[in-house]
Amino acid sequence: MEIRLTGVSVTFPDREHPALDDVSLTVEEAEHVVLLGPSGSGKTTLLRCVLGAVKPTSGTLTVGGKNPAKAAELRAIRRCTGVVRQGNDLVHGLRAQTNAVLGTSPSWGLRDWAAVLRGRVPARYAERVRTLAETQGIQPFLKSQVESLSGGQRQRVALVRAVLPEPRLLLADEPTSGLDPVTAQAAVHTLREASGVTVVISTHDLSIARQFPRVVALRDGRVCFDGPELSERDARDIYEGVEVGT
Ligand SMILES: Nc1ncnc2c1ncn2[C@@H]1O[C@H](COP(=O)(O)OP(=O)(O)OP(=O)(O)O)[C@@H](O)[C@H]1O
Repeated sequence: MEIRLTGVSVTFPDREHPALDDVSLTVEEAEHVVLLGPSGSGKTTLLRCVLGAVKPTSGTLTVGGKNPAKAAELRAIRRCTGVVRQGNDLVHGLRAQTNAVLGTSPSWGLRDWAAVLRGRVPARYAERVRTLAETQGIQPFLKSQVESLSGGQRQRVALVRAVLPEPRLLLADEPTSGLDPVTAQAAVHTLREASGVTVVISTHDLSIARQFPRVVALRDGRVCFDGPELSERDARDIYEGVEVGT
């Protein structure tokens, strides 16, 4: 799904400076983009705008041609979108594998509900859950209650939940935070494997950013870099506040 922002600004109440400041950006259908930038630069705000959780103060934003600020259009966007949130939002009291299949619930029939209510994975998702869980290294924990998992293990369950329904758009806010280098790499692999899917992730990890074909960097709510290759100098400029490319 294409994401198109035109002159988008967001100023939160009681804030002097905008969180997003006149951002114009197009992410093409099936493009994989990483958002980079210092803490507080506006990455999460941008992702939340795409999800309709924050409304632009000015400017226009469309996702697959739909306006996420309108409830009916937002529902259509959310139906095709997988999300991995910072800190994630798994349902406590349920097994990891039950959480992993929750994103597919709109298409459940009676048999699927019956399986889920018994804590099992519906048969038609079993193979893919197993494959994804193996890639993410969470196979041994699938039957555990999510609250007994570590932060990194929960993060990986959230990633499986996001990709399992085969969404057209995948948004991930720091999906590798809290993961060790090997599991972080597995998470990136799963996201990069989503061919034909529009993928936008935010990260602070330059080695992860460099694995994506396009890097968009924000600083003080503005786009300060947009390109395919991030040099050491560009990275330093983004984080040290120097004008990129000067
Ligand atoms: N709900 C809110 N109310 C007021 N200010 C907010 C709100 N959400 C974000 N902000 C402010 O907007 C700015 C951008 O925040 P945002 O979370 O988008 O940054 P970020 O780049 O994702 O940071 P990080 O890398 O630390 O997650 C910050 O100054 C933040 O304090």
